[in-house]
Amino acid sequence: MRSWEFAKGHGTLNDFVLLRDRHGMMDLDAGTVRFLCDRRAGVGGDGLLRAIKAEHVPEWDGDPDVWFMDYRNADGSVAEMCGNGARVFARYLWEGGLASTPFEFGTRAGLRRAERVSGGLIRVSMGPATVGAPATATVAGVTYAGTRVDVGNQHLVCEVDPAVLPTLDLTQPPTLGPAEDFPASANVEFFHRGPGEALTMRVHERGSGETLSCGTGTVAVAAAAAAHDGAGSVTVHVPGGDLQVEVNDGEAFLTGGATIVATGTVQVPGKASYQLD
Ligand SMILES: N[C@@H](CCC[C@H](N)C(=O)O)C(=O)O
Repeated sequence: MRSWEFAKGHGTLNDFVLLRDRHGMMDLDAGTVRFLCDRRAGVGGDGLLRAIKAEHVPEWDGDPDVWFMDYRNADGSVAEMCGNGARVFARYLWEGGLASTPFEFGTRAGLRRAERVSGGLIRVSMGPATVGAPATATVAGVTYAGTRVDVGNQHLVCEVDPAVLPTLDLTQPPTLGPAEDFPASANVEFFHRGPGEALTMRVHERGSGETLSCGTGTVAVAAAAAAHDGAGSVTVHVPGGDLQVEVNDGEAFLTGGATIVATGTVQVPGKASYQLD
């Protein structure tokens, strides 16, 4: 018997496998993450969220009593932050009676806060969104001008013509330039302004490929737009739904839905049984 208990959830169709590992007992290597996120052989997800108490996370130097969101991409790589994942993580802890609202939790990008707001939505503090240097992304031989944005994880945001956005082939990672500015690659967002006051975005996520939504990506796009338009609140349309982003001096906030769709057990090759604790 090698069964692990898991949950499956999504935020605007950015989907995740969730594991609870209060005491940091899981042997969660990159191969196991790839297996669990595999849509045919495993459970399936764009990424994985492990809920672990921060005292068991060696790189965490904050409050040891908070829950820590240990995020992994579907290819097994570790990332600093996940905006959609943060809402799904909050929903998971709330449904398990493991957190109240609001509550603070650790991420590799720092301490974040999640709260229930009206309409069944969840609002998460995203830390600063820092707009950086110009850069480029090349897709199918066409190079697009963009701007780097740091949301705890790395993004390159390119504004494109509305007619171009649906035609982009994001089945392969865009080529980033200058290459030396992206030693750990980046998530790449393409967006246009509209409809109305909203923004519309597609994304190629580092470590996951094209996804139907990226929360940190919507914050990066809103921050890049705000650098021209001024700070404020904006709706960002993604293929998986709509998210609301507030960009203020020094702090961004992301609001949207999150759903836990399933719980179960999965047979993990080569691993001992693990039960939620
Ligand atoms: N889907 C996430 C971002 C996940 C991490 C990203 N792929 C990275 O490698 O930085 C989100 O909703 O923000």
